[in-house]
Amino acid sequence: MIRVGIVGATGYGGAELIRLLVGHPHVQIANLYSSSAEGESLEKTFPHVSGLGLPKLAPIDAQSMSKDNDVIFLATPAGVSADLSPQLMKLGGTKVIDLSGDFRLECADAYRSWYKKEPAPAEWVEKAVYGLTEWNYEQVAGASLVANPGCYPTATLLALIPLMQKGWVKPDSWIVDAKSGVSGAGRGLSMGVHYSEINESIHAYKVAKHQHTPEIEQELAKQSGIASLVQFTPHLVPMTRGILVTAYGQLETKVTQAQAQELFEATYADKPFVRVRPAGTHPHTKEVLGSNYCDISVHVDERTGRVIVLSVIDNMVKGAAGQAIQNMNVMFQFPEKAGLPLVPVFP
Ligand SMILES: NC(=O)C1=CN([C@@H]2O[C@H](COP(=O)(O)OP(=O)(O)OC[C@H]3O[C@@H](n4cnc5c(N)ncnc54)[C@H](OP(=O)(O)O)[C@@H]3O)[C@@H](O)[C@H]2O)C=CC1
Ligand SMILES: CC(=O)N[C@@H](CCC(=O)OP(=O)(O)O)C(=O)O
Repeated sequence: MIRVGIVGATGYGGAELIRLLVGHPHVQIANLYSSSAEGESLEKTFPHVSGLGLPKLAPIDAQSMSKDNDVIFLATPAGVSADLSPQLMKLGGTKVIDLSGDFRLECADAYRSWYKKEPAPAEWVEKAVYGLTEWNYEQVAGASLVANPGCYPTATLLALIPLMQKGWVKPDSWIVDAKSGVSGAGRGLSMGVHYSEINESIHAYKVAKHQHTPEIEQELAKQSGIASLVQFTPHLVPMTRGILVTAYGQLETKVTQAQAQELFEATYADKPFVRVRPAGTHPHTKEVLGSNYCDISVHVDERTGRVIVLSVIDNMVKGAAGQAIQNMNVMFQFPEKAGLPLVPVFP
């Protein structure tokens, strides 16, 4: 059994980590940390975790954290990990999996410009491994610091990488239309997540300005060797969980539906959490709810010469806590599926 610590346990990502880790056969939730509720029981914030015997919320202190845990998940807002993770790394003794965007972007100026914050020290950004498990398995296995991918990039990259590796799509043609449930915005209250303003309504946000755009472009270029330009537009939809990505690319060469289908099926045949759906089908967010799956279907439109890829995830699981646990499993040589539910909640 390894000892796990969670920072940001009073938030949605932290709560989801607890939900999944309580049933994990190889871990013990040893410590929960809070910057605002130290000494309290988490049940006060989240009655749904009552009776699990969880530790009380402890103060954030790098010295003791590095001694008391084998791995620490940071489910904290951007900027926190940039400061805390280098301290933990220098002290040694624990691995870190960061759910925020602090170690995802390799270019410091890109981080400054998209996140409007000061980046983490370059030496630690260089050492961090981007935890898209399906594509970086070996690097994750040897990592001490993992940058868990953003929710939209997870759904987008799993859909786009196979096609870009083949060079089948014009790299400046990608249009990624994405829709997310409201839990993606975290637990904090703001006008943007006010029930009476988002219910029975849908809207785009951060058009041409979303911080996941450079993350998608960076990782697509690294995996395919081709620099792509991605037009990414996120939308908020009135549901709690789920992301649907609809990605459109202009085909560079003639590709048939059968070839595209075969490509995706072959690429993900041995990946336990990517399910390629049969041709002509349309995955629903509800079909991955509560699970670590990314379900994908690929459609070639011979009339327009475009390929359309549909990709769904649960933003809290494959988009955050589930993928973080998948990464932990790989880092500690546990079975990749350990502790991760294999049947979604349906209906
Ligand atoms: N929700 C989602 O679907 C996804 C979220 N993410 C990322 O994961 C991270 C966590 O997101 P989420 O759980 O949704 O956010 P929440 O807002 O729900 O929770 C964040 C938690 O961070 C803690 N926190 C806030 N400020 C500080 C601070 N200065 N120092 C230490 N801890 C702090 C708070 O806990 P306390 O007050 O107890 O310290 C808070 O509960 C974010 O970076 C987010 O962008 C990534 C992918 C998907
Ligand atoms: C619906 C919603 O608001 N979603 C969030 C996803 C945040 C996130 O995952 O943030 P980082 O990956 O940058 O840490 C957003 O669009 O900002």
